[in-house]
Amino acid sequence: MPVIRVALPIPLRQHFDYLLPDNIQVSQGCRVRVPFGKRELVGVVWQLAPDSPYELTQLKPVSAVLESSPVLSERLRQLLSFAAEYYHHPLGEVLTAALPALLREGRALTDYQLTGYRLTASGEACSAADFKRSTKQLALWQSLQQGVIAETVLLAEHPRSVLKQLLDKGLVASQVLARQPYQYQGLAQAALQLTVDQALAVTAVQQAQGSFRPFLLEGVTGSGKTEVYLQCIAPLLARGEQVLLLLPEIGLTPQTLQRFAERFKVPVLAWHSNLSDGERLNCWLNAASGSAAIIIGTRSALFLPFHKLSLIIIDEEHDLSLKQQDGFRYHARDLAIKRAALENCPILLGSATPSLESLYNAQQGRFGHLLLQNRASGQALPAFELIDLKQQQMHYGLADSSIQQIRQQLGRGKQVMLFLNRRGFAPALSCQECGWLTECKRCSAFTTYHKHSKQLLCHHCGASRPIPKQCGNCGSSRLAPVGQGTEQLEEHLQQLFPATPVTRLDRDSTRRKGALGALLDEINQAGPRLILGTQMLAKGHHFPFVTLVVIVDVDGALYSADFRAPEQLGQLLTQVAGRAGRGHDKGKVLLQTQHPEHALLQDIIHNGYASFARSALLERQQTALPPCQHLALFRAEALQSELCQQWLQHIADILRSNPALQLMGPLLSPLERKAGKYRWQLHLYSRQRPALHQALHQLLPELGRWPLSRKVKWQLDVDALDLS
Ligand SMILES: Nc1ncnc2c1ncn2[C@@H]1O[C@H](COP(=O)(O)OP(=O)(O)OP(=O)(O)O)[C@@H](O)[C@H]1O
Ligand SMILES: [Zn+2]
Repeated sequence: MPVIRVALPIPLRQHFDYLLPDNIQVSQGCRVRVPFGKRELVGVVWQLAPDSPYELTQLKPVSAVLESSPVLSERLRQLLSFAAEYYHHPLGEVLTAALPALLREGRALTDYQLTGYRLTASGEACSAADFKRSTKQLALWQSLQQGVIAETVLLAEHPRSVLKQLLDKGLVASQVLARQPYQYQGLAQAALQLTVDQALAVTAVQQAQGSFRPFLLEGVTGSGKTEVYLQCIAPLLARGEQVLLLLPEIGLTPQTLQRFAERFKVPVLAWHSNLSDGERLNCWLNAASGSAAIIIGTRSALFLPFHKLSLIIIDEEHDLSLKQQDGFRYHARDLAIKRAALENCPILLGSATPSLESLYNAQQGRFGHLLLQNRASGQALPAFELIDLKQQQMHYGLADSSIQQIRQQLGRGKQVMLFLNRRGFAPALSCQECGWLTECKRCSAFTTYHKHSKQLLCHHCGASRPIPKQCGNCGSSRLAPVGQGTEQLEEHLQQLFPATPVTRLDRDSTRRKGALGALLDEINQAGPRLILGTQMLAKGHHFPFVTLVVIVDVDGALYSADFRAPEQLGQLLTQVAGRAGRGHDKGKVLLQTQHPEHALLQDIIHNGYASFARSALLERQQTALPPCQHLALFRAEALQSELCQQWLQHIADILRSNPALQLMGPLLSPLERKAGKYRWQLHLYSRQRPALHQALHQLLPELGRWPLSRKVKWQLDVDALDLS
């Protein structure tokens, strides 16, 4: 019996080989059911006749082969193998990220065929007079006169009960419909006349069609990057090709989907974590069959199968949410670049505030660099004004002069946006007598006071508890909120401007399904309005009526120890500011701070992000930090702090002699304790990526054998972004 190697969706770093009974045929990429301990698992055939380290007598036979043509194409298998190797992560978990749950469970693809309905011979023999007593049946019968109609289309217009009546009468029958590649039917809406910069960008991407080429599209806020995407896509659709657009956040998918669906008469599908398993598999099948033209999705959309993928676009490529922050910690941008290389197609990374990684790649000539330096509307970028809080009377966290300018804009019928990156009512409750603060019992952090939901909530571990009546230290009942969160600012704005509607946009106000859409609809109506929220506001939104943006408080971020903090703050300020003045009126940004002289603020305000980022990159070069060096990070967590330290020290002792690596640590993480566990890190830096990867490759099998490795929860994070 021949041997096959199977990738199983389990977190183990080893090969699983099985025997293939002689009478069964299978090809790579097909699913098989195999015995595993006392259970059965569904896996994917990864290799035929591997060089197996096991004796044949040790191997068990596969129980069943689930299909004859692969669910994972060779290219996708190459991508997943690459990802597992690059991130030093078990292939099984990579597979879990890439395969829809229903396929992992072993459901048959034939269960998810499309159903259509048609008239039977007796249905065709009917006449309108036969439906005298039911106008609904008549309507359905009339629709079906055109021929077969897909179930989803039919049920959008007719009740299921009526369909059932006609089925029962034998006038209608169901049939299986093949998923067909989509038919392009031209533009639904005319394209805009491109600016010169936009036209240059579109031409560059079009000229790269049919070959792998990454581009960085660095376009200031409101420069019309979306129009560039749309016009790069148009000629591909005319040829029946497919496009993948990756976004950092699920919240951005509905508006983007709408813009794309308004432009093209083709199926545009969304892919994100809020879809049901059935919807996900449907999207997966439509991508694979070519019946979806454009897929707009978050991270894991990059693993979708495509029939004819010919362009990948990543919007807001700088956004940290593109990197998965637990388990298989892949960066969607970086793996998408690999995917584009495998598909031999261009990839376009767009942002007003590119990551230093992408900027570095552009400077090194690895990416084409496309620039949009002006707003498409011709409007100037918003001007900044620093508000020195040391010299101002404050009311509810707002300076006098901010309040005045807000009032002025509201008086002109405009919208004002206030940015405060702290949800909840207040970051903590404090005792007025002894200064005690409410802390999370399991994290080294304060608990946020949420007034609406009447609880103290830890934003790190999610633990919640009721609001205490007394101080935990002295027993006093005089507890008061310290600091300000969005809930509180909302209350204060309602007091300051009682006649103006306030829309609050943060994780709490958008939790309910459909809530975000409803709030965005409010904002998109003209008329005076105060819009307030967290970084959710900063991401990619186009709010045409906002003329003034107030950045309420960023001082906490000015003095962070994380070497990426200045880059992230520069991006955030520029993105938030970029929501102002996108319509006809010029925009302005008020930046409230205790530190108006701070070099970063001065640089961003006077020179803009592009200049700031270039000097920040130079600094990274001089200090030998990423992206000019490569970083891999080991994290360890345990109830006992010493165990983490010992475990990481063990690694450090082994790697210290490697001349290609520089180590930092072991050190306690900035958030020292989370959910009851102590947290430590060890940073590995290297100028040579191959040397770093080789060291990790040698170390990992050994590490699995240490007894201590079972006592700590550890992770390896390649190209780590989150150092908290
Ligand atoms: N060539 C053009 N002529 C006129 N208007 C345009 C043109 N291109 C884009 N616009 C308009 O400019 C506005 C801003 O465009 P868009 O939202 O694509 O900006 P963006 O570059 O994605 O900005 P951000 O990075 O801030 O999200 C939109 O209303 C868009 O319709
Ligand atoms: Zn906590």
